[in-house]
Amino acid sequence: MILKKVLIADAVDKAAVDILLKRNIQVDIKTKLTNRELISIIRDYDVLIVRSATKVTKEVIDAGKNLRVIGRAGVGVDNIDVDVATRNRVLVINAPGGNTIAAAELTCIMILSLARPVVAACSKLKSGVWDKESFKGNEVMNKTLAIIGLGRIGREVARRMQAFNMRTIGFDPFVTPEVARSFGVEYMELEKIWPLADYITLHVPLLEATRGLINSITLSKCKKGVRIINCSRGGTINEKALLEGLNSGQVAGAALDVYEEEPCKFTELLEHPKVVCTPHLGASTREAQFKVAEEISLQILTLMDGDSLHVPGAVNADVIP
Ligand SMILES: O=C(O)[C@H](O)COP(=O)(O)O
Repeated sequence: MILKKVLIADAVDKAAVDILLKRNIQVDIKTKLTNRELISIIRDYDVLIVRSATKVTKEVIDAGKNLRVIGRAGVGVDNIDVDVATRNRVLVINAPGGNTIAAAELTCIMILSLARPVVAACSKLKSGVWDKESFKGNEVMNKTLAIIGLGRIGREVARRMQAFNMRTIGFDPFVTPEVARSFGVEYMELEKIWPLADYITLHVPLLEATRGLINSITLSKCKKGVRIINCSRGGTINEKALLEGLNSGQVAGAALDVYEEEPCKFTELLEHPKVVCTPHLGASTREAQFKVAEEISLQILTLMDGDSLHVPGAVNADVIP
């Protein structure tokens, strides 16, 4: 594949530029473009690299008359219209492994921050109040953690939380009970999971099958006082139902990194005293950003070398010539 001009449209680590420049590829960095601005310039590029902020819509792809590759420096491609890309013979690639550990570690922090109210206690102390009474937490030892989605990230979460002596149960339609057992997870169908879990963490992509997976019905099947963690994709939780659950006491806490709409404007949820929230920081470590930038740019070089069999992040591989 001949690829000469790359547009980086989101905040991608410099490693990507360094790798591409070594092969004399022209790299332009233009972040925070509006959709209209992106549409007006995309025709000049063979490759577009994004994270999750830029929405690569049908209009953008149609305007990209010379576009051959869209690279996602990260995992989720739900900000890219992959169907239209496929129809237009534009290859979509992602960096499937680079931010696994960052996302798994943030999830563990979220679980622990629901068990021990560190965030609330810290803000109170910073506001000048020494309050030792209001922040009694819980131990996670011997509690049950349900992991929905047993892919790369779900497995790393399981291994880490087992070190805290949590019982780990889980479900994934693409994983067998034997495989789940190999990393210490007791495999169960969702209907069995809901009433057992003290904590539920989601590690699924946003698909029609996972949209609103946590909703008023599934929450009503859970133990009273369940805690919900989401560092996967917004939209997998029905936020209105979650808020109702928090208000009724059915849900004892929620730790959210991703939202139905980003940036999230659902202030009632964000400001809820039982909610710990971060602005989609799952992949935001120096190490992860270096790795995804390196992973995506090396795949671009591999495509240039015609070695398409070694492009692990090809999302619509049938487009590869
Ligand atoms: O899908 C991903 O890779 C993560 O959600 C990270 O998204 P980001 O690159 O926009 O931080």
